[in-house]
Amino acid sequence: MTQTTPMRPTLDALQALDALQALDARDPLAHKRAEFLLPQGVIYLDGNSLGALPARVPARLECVAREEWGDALIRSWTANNEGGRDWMALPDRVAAKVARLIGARPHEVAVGDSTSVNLFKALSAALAAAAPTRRVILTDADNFPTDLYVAQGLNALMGGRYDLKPVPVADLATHLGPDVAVVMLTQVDYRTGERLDLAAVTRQAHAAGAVTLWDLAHSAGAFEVDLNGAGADFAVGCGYKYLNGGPGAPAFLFVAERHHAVPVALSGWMGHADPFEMAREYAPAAGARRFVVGTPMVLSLSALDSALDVFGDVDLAALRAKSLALTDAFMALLEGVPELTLVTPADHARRGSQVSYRHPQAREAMRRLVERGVIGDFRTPDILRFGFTPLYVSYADVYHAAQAVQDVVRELRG
Ligand SMILES: Cc1ncc(COP(=O)(O)O)c(C=O)c1O
Ligand SMILES: Nc1ccccc1C(=O)C[C@H](N)C(=O)O
Repeated sequence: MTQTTPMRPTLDALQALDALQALDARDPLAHKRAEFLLPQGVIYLDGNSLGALPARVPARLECVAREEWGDALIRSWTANNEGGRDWMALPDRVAAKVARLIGARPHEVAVGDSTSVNLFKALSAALAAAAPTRRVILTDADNFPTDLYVAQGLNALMGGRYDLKPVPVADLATHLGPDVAVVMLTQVDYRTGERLDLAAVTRQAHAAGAVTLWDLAHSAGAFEVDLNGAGADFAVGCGYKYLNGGPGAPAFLFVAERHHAVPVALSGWMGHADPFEMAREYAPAAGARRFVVGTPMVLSLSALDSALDVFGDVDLAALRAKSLALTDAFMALLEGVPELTLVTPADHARRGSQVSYRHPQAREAMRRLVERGVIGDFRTPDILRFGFTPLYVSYADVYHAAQAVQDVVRELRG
């Protein structure tokens, strides 16, 4: 690539760096960065796609592989045998840790499978919970593709019984008629970073008689979510983004207690009340455990279990405050760059934990940024996306990342 000399920082920029370093000095979450293994020379603004590696995880994986699997072998499934690690209950233990972050009770959360598979489970349950006369699944036309594809596939399996209606999210209210069975939305848009008011939209949907299904992929671990406070019905989310559970980490499913009696579409033996009874008929386990389908993925569940311990002493209000301060600072530093069009709302209430810009050469700009060690994402058609994980991104990182963006934009201008 062509190396260009970075512009010398102006006095304003130096003052900005001073101010940001002062924020680092009194950041109540600053100590959390040492709990992650990040490579030297990298500013990682992609925790909304793959969270960084928590320092405690490799040792846990080593222990699970060598001791729990290697030495204890099949005895690890149970709690009672000598050396038993109770792998059977591992999904429940992880569910309890996720529950705290999303405003759920432990028995309302099931952990396992991918987000996409959980969308299938949750949507089939939500449709079963909705009034049978209602035939519309209302969703955001710009929803993440897998959400749309799963709904298309499930509807086809159900003989096309439903009308899958993707609408611009801004027009949602006008489509909330008496025919809507389920409102299926992602709280934070993966492209723009726009955050929906989960409580207000849930209220609107309920007022119209619909059931809600929230995708919390870009919410869980990024800021506090209060599903029960909002009266939400169903939700899913990723384990590998802000929860830092590692590539392909198990996802989670939330089912409000009042819906626990809905039929389980993927009724596997690990969601049975007593799997080792080996009964011929399915009888659901208590609570959301019935949505665990097959054998728990012990290696990846163990990584997620350990990663979630990073949140043990984290005040979620402080997490949100830092996320907003980081994204505010980044936006301020890039204000007025002519080629960059901000697509993330400036309004705090409407912002997730990422900042996105349109740029006419976004793909090439991101390639150059990654080459310089500033890792973000390109998203079609022309989006530069930067995720800010308050647990390991510093204010000084924001400064250096914004400088790199300015340099790259300038290079492409020339
Ligand atoms: C909103 C949203 N839902 C779901 C997913 C992913 O689903 P899965 O984990 O099944 O690949 C992503 C990201 O990949 C996402 O951004
Ligand atoms: N699971 C992945 C596997 C490979 C590459 C990216 C992902 C993502 O998670 C993308 C993310 N959902 C996004 O909002 O763009």
